[in-house]
Amino acid sequence: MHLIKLLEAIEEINVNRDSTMIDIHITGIAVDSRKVEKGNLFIAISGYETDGHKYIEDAVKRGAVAVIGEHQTINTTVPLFIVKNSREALGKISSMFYNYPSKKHKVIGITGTNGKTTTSYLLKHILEAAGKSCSLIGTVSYIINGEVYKPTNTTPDALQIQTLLSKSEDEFFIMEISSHALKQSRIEGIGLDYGIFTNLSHDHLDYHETMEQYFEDKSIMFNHLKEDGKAIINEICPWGKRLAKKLHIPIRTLGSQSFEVHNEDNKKDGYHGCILKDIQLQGKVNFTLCMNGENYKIFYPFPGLHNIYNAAIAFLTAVEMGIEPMVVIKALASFRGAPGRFEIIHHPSGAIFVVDYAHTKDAFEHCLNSAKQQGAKRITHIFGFRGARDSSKRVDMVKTSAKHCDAVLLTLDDLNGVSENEISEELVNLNLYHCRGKGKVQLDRTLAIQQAWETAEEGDWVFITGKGLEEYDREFTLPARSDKEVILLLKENDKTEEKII
Ligand SMILES: CC(=O)N[C@H]1[C@@H](OP(=O)(O)OP(=O)(O)OC[C@H]2O[C@@H](n3ccc(=O)[nH]c3=O)[C@H](O)[C@@H]2O)O[C@H](CO)[C@@H](O)[C@@H]1O[C@H](C)C(=O)N[C@@H](C)C(=O)N[C@H](CCC(=O)O)C(=O)O
Ligand SMILES: Nc1ncnc2c1ncn2[C@@H]1O[C@H](COP(=O)(O)OP(=O)(O)OP(=O)(O)O)[C@@H](O)[C@H]1O
Repeated sequence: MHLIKLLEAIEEINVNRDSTMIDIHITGIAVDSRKVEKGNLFIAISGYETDGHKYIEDAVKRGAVAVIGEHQTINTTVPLFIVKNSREALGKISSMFYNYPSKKHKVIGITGTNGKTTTSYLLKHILEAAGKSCSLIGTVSYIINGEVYKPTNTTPDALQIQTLLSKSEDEFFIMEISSHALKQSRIEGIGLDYGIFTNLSHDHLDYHETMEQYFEDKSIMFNHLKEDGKAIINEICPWGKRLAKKLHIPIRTLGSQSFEVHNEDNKKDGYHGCILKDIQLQGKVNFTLCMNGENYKIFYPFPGLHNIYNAAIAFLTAVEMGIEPMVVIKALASFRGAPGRFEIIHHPSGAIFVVDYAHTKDAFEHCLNSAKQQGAKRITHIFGFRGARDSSKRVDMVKTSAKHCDAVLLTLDDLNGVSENEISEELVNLNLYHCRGKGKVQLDRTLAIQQAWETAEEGDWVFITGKGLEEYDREFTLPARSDKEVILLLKENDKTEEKII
C-alpha cells in the first residue's frame, strides 16, 4: 500500500520531510525493530521497558523505508512523521493497511476483572452449537480458522490484532479485552458489534492506581462500538450499574430480582433490563432469566454464582445476536468449561480437586462459596501471588481464603523477576497475621498439592488457584509442569501403587 494513502488514517500528522518522498510503497508495518522486513513502515513506541525510538536506526538498517514516532528530535535518513500518540497511530494505520478487517466480522469485545475467558469460551461454544464459525483471542489461546496459537498477551498489540482479524475467515470474532489493552490503545481501529462488561473488582491497581481510574480505563471499550453496536452489561455489579448509566447507546443489562426496583433511574431509550431469578445453587445449578417478558429456565453444569452470571451474560448476548433461546439453553447445558477455569478432577476418596484461575478476592469469594453450596465438608485452598503484580490485593485475598477455608497452603506462583526470598518472607507474614491459624507456607507448589492429595477425604474440596493450565516458571520437586499435571501424576501414582499391592 502507498504510504500517502496510509497516512490518511491519522488526522493529526506533522510531515517533516519533502512530501514527494511520501509516494513510496509500504510492504508492511513493524513496531519491533527486530522484526522489520524490507519496505516496512516502522512505528516507534515509547514503552514501559524501553523506548522504541532508540531502535529507529536499527529498523532502517533492516529495511524500514519510513518511520512514525512521537519525538521531533529524531534523526533519520528515511521519511519521518511525528504523531501525538504512536500506539493510537499504530491501531489506525494497521486497520487501514488490512482494509478495516473488523468490518468483515461480527466482533464481540469482553472486558471486566473476572470472567472474560470463561464467557468468551462459553459464547464460542454457543455460536458453534448454532452452526456459526468463530475466532477467539484471549488469555488461554488465540483460535483463528480453527487453528490454535499460543497467545502473547490476553489482548495483543494493535498490529497483531489487525493481522489476526484479517487472517480470520470466521463469521464471529470474540476478543477478551484487558484494561491494559484499553489504556494502551491496542483496540484502536477496531469496531465492536457487541461490548460485554462482566464485572469490576480490586485488581491491577499497580497499573491503574485507583478503582476509579480502573473503571474509566475499562469504560474505554464502549467508545469502540460500531454505529449499531450494543452493550451487554452486568448491572448486578455496582460498577456495571454506573457504566450503564454513563453510556448513551443501546444496552442490554443483567440485573437481579432484588435489584429490579433500584434500576429505574437507568431506564432510558434503548435500555433493556433482564432479570436473573429463582437461582438454585445447591446440587444441580439452575436459574431463570426473564428477558423481553419471557421466562427462560436454564440448567448450567458449573457451580457458583459467578458461573451463573457468566452463563446469563452469554445467554443475553447470544439471544441479542439472533440465536434461538432454545438453542442457547441447550448449548449452555452441554458446555464443558474453559481450560483451567473450574476444572474438576476427582480424588479416589471422593474428594474434589479444582484447578482454577482465581487471583482476586472477588473470585476467591465466588469459588470458595460454590464449594460450600455444593456441601463441602472441608475446604483446602492452595495459592500464591504473581511477583511484580498488584501487591495491594494480597491481604484481602488471604483473609478471604482463611474466612472460607479449613486449611490454607500459601505457595509460589510466577516470580516475574522478584526474588524467592522476598515472596517467601511476605507469605510467612501473611500467614502469621491473616490466616487465623489455618495456614501453612509450602513454597514448593507441587509438594503443596501432594500434601492436600495425601490427606484428602470424601467430602473435601481442594482449590488450587491462580495459574489455571499455565505452565510453571520453574521446576519443582514433582516432575510436572502445571497444577493439573501434578494432580494427574498423583492420581496415576495412586493407581500404580494399588496395582502393586
Ligand atoms: C507493561 C505492559 O503492559 N507492557 C506491554 C507493552 O509493552 P511496551 O510497548 O511498553 O514495550 P517495551 O518492551 O517497553 O518496548 C517499547 C517498544 O520498543 C520496541 N523495541 C524493543 C526492543 C528492540 O530491540 N526493538 C524495538 O523496536 C518494542 O517492540 C516496543 O514497540 O505493549 C506490548 C505490546 O502490546 C505488550 O506486550 C506489553 O505487555 C507486557 C509483556 C505485559 O506483561 N503486560 C501485561 C501487564 C498485560 O498487558 N496484561 C494484560 C492482561 C491483564 C490481566 O487481565 O490479567 C494483557 O492484555 O495481556
Ligand atoms: N463472573 C465472575 N465473577 C467473579 N469471579 C469470576 C467470574 N467468572 C470467573 N470468575 C473467577 O475468576 C477466575 C478467572 O476467570 P476468567 O479467566 O474467566 O476471567 P478473566 O477475566 O479472563 O481473567 P484474566 O483477565 O485474569 O485472564 C475464574 O477462575 C473464577 O475463579
